Amino acid sequence: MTTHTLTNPKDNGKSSSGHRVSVLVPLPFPGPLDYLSHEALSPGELVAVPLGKREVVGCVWEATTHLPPDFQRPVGKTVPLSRLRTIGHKLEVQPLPPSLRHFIDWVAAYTLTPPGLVLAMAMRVHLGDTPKPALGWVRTQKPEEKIRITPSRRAVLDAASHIPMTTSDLAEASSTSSAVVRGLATAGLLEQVVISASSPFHPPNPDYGTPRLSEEQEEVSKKLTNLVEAHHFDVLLLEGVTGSGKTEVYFEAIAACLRQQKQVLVLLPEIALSTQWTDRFARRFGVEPAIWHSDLGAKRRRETWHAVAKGEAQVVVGARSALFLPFETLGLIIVDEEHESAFKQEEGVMYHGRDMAIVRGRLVNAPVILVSATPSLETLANVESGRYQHELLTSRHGGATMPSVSLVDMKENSPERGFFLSPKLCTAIDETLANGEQAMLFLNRRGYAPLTLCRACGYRAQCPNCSAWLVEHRARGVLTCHHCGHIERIPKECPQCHAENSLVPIGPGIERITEEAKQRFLDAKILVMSSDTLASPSATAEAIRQIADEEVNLIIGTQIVAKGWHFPKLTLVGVVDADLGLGGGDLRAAERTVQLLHQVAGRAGRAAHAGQVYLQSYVGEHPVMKALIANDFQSFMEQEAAQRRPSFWPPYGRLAALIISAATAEAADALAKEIALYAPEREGVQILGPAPAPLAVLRGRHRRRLLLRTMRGIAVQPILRDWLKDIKVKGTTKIEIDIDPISFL
Ligand SMILES: Nc1ncnc2c1ncn2[C@@H]1O[C@H](COP(=O)(O)OP(=O)(O)OP(=O)(O)O)[C@@H](O)[C@H]1O
Ligand SMILES: [Zn+2]
Repeated sequence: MTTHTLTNPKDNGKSSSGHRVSVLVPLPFPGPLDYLSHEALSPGELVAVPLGKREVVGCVWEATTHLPPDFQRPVGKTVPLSRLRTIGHKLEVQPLPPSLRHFIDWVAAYTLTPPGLVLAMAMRVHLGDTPKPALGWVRTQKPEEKIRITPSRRAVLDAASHIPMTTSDLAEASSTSSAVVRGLATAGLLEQVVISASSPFHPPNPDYGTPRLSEEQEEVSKKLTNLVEAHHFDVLLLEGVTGSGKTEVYFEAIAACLRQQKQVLVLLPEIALSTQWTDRFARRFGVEPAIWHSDLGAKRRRETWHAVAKGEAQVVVGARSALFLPFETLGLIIVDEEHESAFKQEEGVMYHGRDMAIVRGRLVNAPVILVSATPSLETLANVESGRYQHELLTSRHGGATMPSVSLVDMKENSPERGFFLSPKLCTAIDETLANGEQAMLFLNRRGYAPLTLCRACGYRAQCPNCSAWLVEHRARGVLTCHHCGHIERIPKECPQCHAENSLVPIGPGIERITEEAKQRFLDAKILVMSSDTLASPSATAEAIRQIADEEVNLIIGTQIVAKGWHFPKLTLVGVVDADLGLGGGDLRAAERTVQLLHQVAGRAGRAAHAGQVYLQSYVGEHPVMKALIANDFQSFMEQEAAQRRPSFWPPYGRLAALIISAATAEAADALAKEIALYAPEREGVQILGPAPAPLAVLRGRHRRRLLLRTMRGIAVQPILRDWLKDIKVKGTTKIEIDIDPISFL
């Protein structure tokens, strides 16, 4: 028996016994539920409501008339008032602001997710009621003349001042009792006021550490400030070569926004690695910003959430989930490294943080600044069509030059058998270290080796749950699956033919490169940076310190080392396998490889000494290598555009992926076939697949993929809704929809 139902937006029933109120609960219902309320409630207020045998916290919701027609949710049946359950109680917290509620509806409609699951992201904090504010006594203006003043009353009056004190503090300070204090209150000489708790978030000072900008920086920073001062939605791409001072320049936009008394949100792709960023912020604004990411402790989360809602946290730097914070007066959003695929959430609500930042900006009518040295083709296409403004920083700060990038042709310059560093790269490292400078080796692969092979029978160690090889992590003595986390000891003999000592590692991971570097560079002080060695923000901070203090001179790392670090002594970057990201036939493989390698290369030579970059590659003629060597990103992106445009690949068309998964291959195939049978047929719409996913088995589930591609003018959401509405999904079979997919695994 259900006593709640989906809301019908047309029905605002009222009766003498109460109002009909719709409440969105953080659960996967298709829309808000109806309840009965005896008090007037406004949209945004948080309420505890009964649901089955439990009580959950939900948010009073309105009909979603602000969504485009394509996005409107289906309307449920209306249940008579008499059968509705009654709302529990209202929480004494700030209501969710309208712009956040609209955003939640928008994200839900765009990603085809139940809105309650999106609301859940906005409430991922233990809300409960805010603690009752403490009350304290202050002296009133009333004269003492007509009142009898005993010695103990005298003592209390002497102890009281204009700073509020609690009853017990005041009684203690005057060596009297709380009865005396209350007596004075009755007599009108003391009054009770709220003691305001001091916020842990101190206001950043826009004039604290103002930099001296170069002429070019100054010009661009003016454009950014103007944008902020215009107080309306607009998007601007801030493109600038690595080390040109993009951060420095967008700090000026933050300062402008602070001067307007408005809040700022800065999104970084990987917030756990942001220590250098927050340090710089503190040097510029005198205080640390508020930080938001999934690893925050519960208490800090709650404090931050409330401080954002009250406008006390003025600058928040966070991961994509910070988009769902209840900003009171958001005046600017900045997305740093906008091209990063880490902005895409691949589980649960699958949304792209950069794209949704733009929606958020539009809904609060605030400008959005996208920042990158290698902007995505999506963003460049928006610049070209005139939708986004574009500002450029063309040179490195302080006269530093761009690093010179050269190719190491691995066919001609091959390392010895079983080794991976070419003689040419090794010589360069020797020279760099001899000059007292730092070098970095980059390989985007954790562990020792990506594949373990039996020399005797050809057996390959595979994950029992996934269609993937097990990766050897020699330091831990295990083979592990990077997709599902499966882990096993490295076997002593081949599990298939039982030959002993026949298992060999194939290919390198950074552990193996580290082993080679230790043998090859005997005096080097090596630091390894990967998610395995830098498990916590403090470990990362310590690694950064070691580099800054020159306690190490050879850094070996995965993509962590590519991030926006600034290491003045680092002059050489060696990319161990520049071809690594090119396989796999992913739509954006080439674009992503250019972006990643350009960013890694950009770590070299950022200060006094010029930088050098070596790309070890077997495909020197590849457009990716040519673009990197010529430092010509623009022609490369033009070629990419020319390839994607004619067949409507994004950003010139739209894409949605359907991922079907089931416990057996047969069940997955059956559902995939059924879905394909109902595939829409119309002009400008194309269906690719079904086909086994590249990761055909993941965590024991068999996966099939379909791809829906449409011309730009055709929205995929209504097509998908219509297509899938009559498909029955049985048992543990599942269909996931990924709008604007980034991963094709
Ligand atoms: N006007 C300036 N005054 C003083 N220092 C500056 C100025 N502009 C840039 N810098 C310094 O130059 C270095 C590079 O600047 P910044 O990190 O802002 O560049 P970026 O374009 O964001 O780089 P990347 O894209 O590689 O992350 C930093 O140490 C920064 O403090
Ligand atoms: Zn696995």
